[in-house]
Amino acid sequence: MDAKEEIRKLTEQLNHYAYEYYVLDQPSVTDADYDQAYRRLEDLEARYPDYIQADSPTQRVGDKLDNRFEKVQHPTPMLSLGDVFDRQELEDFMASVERGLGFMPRFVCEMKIDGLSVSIRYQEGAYQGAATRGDGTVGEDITANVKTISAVPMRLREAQDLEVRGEIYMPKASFKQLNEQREEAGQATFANPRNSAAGSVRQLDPKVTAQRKLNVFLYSGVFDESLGVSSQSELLARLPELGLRVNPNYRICQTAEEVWAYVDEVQEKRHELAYEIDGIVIKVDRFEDQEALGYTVKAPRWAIAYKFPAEQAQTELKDIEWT
Ligand SMILES: NC(=O)c1c(N)nc(OC2CCCC2)nc1O[C@@H]1CCC[C@@H]1O
Repeated sequence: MDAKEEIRKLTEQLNHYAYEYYVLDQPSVTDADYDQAYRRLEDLEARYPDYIQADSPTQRVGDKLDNRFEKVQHPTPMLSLGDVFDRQELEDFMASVERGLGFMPRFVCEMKIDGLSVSIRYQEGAYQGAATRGDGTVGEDITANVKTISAVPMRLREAQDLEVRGEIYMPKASFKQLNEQREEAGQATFANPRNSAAGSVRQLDPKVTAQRKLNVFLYSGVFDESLGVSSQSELLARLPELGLRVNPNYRICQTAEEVWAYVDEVQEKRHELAYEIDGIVIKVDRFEDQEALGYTVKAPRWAIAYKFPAEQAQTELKDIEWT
């Protein structure tokens, strides 16, 4: 096999390993095997730079931006969510949906990831760029920084044109490690994983972002009927087929009791999760039911965020200002 062929095969193989690891959560090789193949690719690319592929995993970290992030217009606004804080309010939401539709629809419940919203665009399957939510209409271009997140594919498994949206987050373990490093270096530590994720994707230098071990869960998007989905639950099953990472802990719920069962289970296992969540998002499942309900000025009438009670912050003795 000549160098060009080997570079193409190694690129494809490494991207497939990343898909197994990040999207299927079922790696077929060890990290050592991955690293060995990655080093082999780096070595070949150094000797034959003309054969480097656009979606090579070695090409994810670009150069430092000079001054600031460009603004990006979201053709389809990135909505916010109404919040509810107790079971009565959540049942009121479900009752308002039933009144709006004339029947009680199927719902999908998802974990509410405590990160920052991102929009990622693909053209014929190739990564085009990424932007923050901003005010919902105008965000900041973070294309170079999102490119450093290994869970974000540079090429979809199908040549689709679509915009996909989700949450970039910093896993709890990465957050702990980062703050330990910063404390060691006498730097200010981050207050929580959400702030450190936001700070990490808004770095002008992608090399810094690349070191922050960020991850992503995708949950919505802008697409046409060629994607072949007609509900939120079908979308959440379809995105992984394209190579896009979805949080698997979602559940279809037909009644308020089923929603409570999910809320109780998630509240129970929240502390075991590798990432922070601050509630549950309950959405009407079928897109035609969502459209029938429509939107308020800034949020859908077909979705709500049920926020967990704020954790009683365990103020550590060292944090108490002794007067
Ligand atoms: N943080 C989340 O995990 C999450 C989610 N699982 N699902 C949605 O659905 C969107 C789609 C239409 C309106 C809200 N939004 C989420 O977070 C958003 C980001 C900005 C406002 C919400 O927090």
